Amino acid sequence: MQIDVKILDRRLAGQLPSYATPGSAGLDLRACLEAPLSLAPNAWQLVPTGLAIHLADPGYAALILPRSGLGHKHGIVLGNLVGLIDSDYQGQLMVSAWNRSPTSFTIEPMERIAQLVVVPVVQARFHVVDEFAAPSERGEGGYGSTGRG
Ligand SMILES: O=c1ccn([C@H]2C[C@H](O)[C@@H](COP(=O)(O)OP(=O)(O)OP(=O)(O)O)O2)c(=O)[nH]1
Ligand SMILES: [Mg+2]
Repeated sequence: MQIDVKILDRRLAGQLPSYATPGSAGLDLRACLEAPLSLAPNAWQLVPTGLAIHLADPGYAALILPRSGLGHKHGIVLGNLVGLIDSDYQGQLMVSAWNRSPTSFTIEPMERIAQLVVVPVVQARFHVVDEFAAPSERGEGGYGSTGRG
């Protein structure tokens, strides 16, 4: 599919996000910072990506997810855990970078800090009922009802 994109930071002109391999699901987003950003332990900061996208079709959304290496090795994840980009959002994509580690981490300008995944979405309607039409095997069981492990 094709997505309209606005390049808000000229440093991205030659390096739009792209799929790193033919099977990649995520497009890496870069930290469009003027200077290195030091994140103290447990600090978080909104980081601009220099890009705005307009998915336009309500049948799509995009998710901002952590990069696994940064998250696992350095504790750089997202302050909102997952970023959800609505199909009608036209503003700059922002990354809430959260250092959940006990050591400071410095994000360098234009470093790849998170990834964007475009996903299909179903917008549901609610149909109010008193009872569900067919009982299911699970019924109201949840929260470990099937046992642990
Ligand atoms: O990590 C994120 C999360 C959201 N957004 C943008 C796109 C999204 O469409 C918009 C609103 O996000 P969301 O609905 O999650 O936030 P909200 O707190 O409910 O704000 P709003 O009242 O504007 O919907 O903010 C980002 O740029 N980065
Ligand atoms: Mg919202």
